[in-house]
Amino acid sequence: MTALPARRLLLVHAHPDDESINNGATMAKYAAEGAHVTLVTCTLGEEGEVIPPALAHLAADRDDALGPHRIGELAAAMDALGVEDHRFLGGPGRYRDSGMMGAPQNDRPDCFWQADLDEAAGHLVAVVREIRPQVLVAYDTHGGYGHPDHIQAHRVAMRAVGLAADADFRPELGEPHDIAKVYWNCVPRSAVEEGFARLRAAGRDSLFPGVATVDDIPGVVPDSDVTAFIDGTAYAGAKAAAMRAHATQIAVDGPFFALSNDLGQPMFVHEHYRLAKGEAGADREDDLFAGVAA
Ligand SMILES: CC(=O)N[C@H]1[C@@H](O[C@@H]2[C@H](O)[C@H](O)[C@@H](O)[C@H](O)[C@H]2O)O[C@H](CO)[C@@H](O)[C@@H]1O
Ligand SMILES: [Zn+2]
Repeated sequence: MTALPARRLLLVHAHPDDESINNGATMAKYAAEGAHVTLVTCTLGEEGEVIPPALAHLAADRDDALGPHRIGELAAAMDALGVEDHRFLGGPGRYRDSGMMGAPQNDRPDCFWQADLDEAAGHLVAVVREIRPQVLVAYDTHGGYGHPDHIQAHRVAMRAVGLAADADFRPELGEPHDIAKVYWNCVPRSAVEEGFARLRAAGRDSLFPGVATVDDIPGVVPDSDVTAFIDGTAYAGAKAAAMRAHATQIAVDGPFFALSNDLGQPMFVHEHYRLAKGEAGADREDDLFAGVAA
């Protein structure tokens, strides 16, 4: 087996599209710099709404073919970001999209929200012990905005961090590995307010009939909570292309976008992180691998 690059980053997301929205610039940056970037997506996004009318037939209550379609969207997004290692937790379709919190789909026995935590974390432990990343990126305890699959992805990721390092847990999955740094996605309030100010100023050109609010943005935190800041300027084009690849979920209009709710919101080129495990650098970090031995 070819030796992996010295720097290895693992990201865990709930649906195809979350990775590009939250971490597209970060993934493109580290892939371009030669780090090994691994994305694990927990569901195929089978319960998503569909933006393009021509693809409406894919929806769960029609052909129920959105999941396989979003596999293709994710592959195109990874091409745009230069990321070659992307996997589905337990294999494609192992855990079904649970729908928004409170939806009847939350009760389907095959959905991610109903998954056994240690069984799901076991699939991720296998990836952690194979790739042996120094850095893991996941959602915060609320999953950013309270979607059940996002909350479950947080729980599975954090459970896997502990189990992967435990020599007594399923030794057949490989040698124990302790991930040095765990970050949670976040957005500082100042960046959200600046982004909406930009969007309002461009309002007449915006494609979108409505505008989102600060409360619609996942993971807004006080600026003082931010540990790491990744300047995505050089990768803004790659991030926008990756978000466009998720055409059933995201409509991109220059530096803005909307989900299927048609509410315009700013595309954040700079991406921010809150350290949940490990030692922070001396001041605000501009490198997720800061202080980690290669
Ligand atoms: C970004 C994200 O997590 N998208 C999820 C989410 O999609 C939202 C959902 O369909 C909601 O009803 C819409 O109003 C909103 O515009 C969508 O972004 O939930 C979907 C179902 O679980 C999921 O497939 C999608 O990836
Ligand atoms: Zn999602």
